[in-house]
Amino acid sequence: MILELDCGNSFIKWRVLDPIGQGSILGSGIATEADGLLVELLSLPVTISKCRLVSVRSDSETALLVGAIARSLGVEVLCAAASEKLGGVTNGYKDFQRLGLDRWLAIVGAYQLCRGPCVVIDLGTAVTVDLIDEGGQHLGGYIAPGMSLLTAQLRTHTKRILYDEQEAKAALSDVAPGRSTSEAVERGCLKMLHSYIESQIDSAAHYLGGQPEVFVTGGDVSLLAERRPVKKVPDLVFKGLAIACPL
Ligand SMILES: Nc1ncnc2c1ncn2[C@@H]1O[C@H](COP(=O)(O)OP(=O)(O)OP(=O)(O)O)[C@@H](O)[C@H]1O
Ligand SMILES: CC(C)(CO)[C@@H](O)C(=O)NCCC(=O)O
Ligand SMILES: [K+]
Repeated sequence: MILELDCGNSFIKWRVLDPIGQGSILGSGIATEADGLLVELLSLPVTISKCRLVSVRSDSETALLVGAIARSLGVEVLCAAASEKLGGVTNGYKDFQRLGLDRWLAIVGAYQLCRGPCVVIDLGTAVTVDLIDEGGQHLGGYIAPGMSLLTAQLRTHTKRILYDEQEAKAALSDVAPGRSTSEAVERGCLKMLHSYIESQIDSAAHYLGGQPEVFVTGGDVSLLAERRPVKKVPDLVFKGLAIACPL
């Protein structure tokens, strides 16, 4: 079985694939640190024989994680690396090594799906937006704070903005004017995110010409307002990872 890992700044997303047939998913999860991840992986009722990983964490943190997985599971861990071209896409950064690997793999995964002009939006710790033209040229992109960071900044830099996770979640059931602190903050940041995404999709149409396909991925994909047709692809990074690290 193949173990795939996507190590973001907040969470490690993982899944186990059966390489035979359609590559069905035998298990998946989200972990915050290596110890919890290994406990989960070791309790799986399957034998992992291969592993591929992408990380946007520091080199030292990534090396520790890779070492721990290799030792515990007794497998070689293949890591996605930066490249100038992959899967028909050309990296648009002046220094291609600087482009976040999660962004790169999501871009490559999206282009494989549409083979045409597209926008890739990843709603994670950060909200990233990347533009790819018809020929697979990555035009570059944008990095902005994600929903959790937006609200956390307000909480951190004020004295009287105080509420818990449960209140935060409840507040997001609507975008009507907030009648409590949690509603006011959560809905304010959500509306900011919605307007930002709308404006990014509009400007992408300008840069790419016509109507590009819009792909959305990341842990906060459920926060998206359904104002126009978009393709939600939760495993876009894993799709790119399979291209970067064929097994
Ligand atoms: N089961 C879950 N556990 C934790 N967070 C979740 C879960 N489902 C959705 N989320 C949301 O996903 C967000 C994190 O998204 P994601 O996992 O894509 O981030 P990340 O990969 O760590 O970030 P990045 O790659 O941008 O550094 C959190 O802000 C949280 O609101
Ligand atoms: C932007 C994030 C944090 C999104 O996960 C990641 O892709 C990253 O650390 N990128 C490096 C900086 C860049 O992409 O320009
Ligand atoms: K991510």
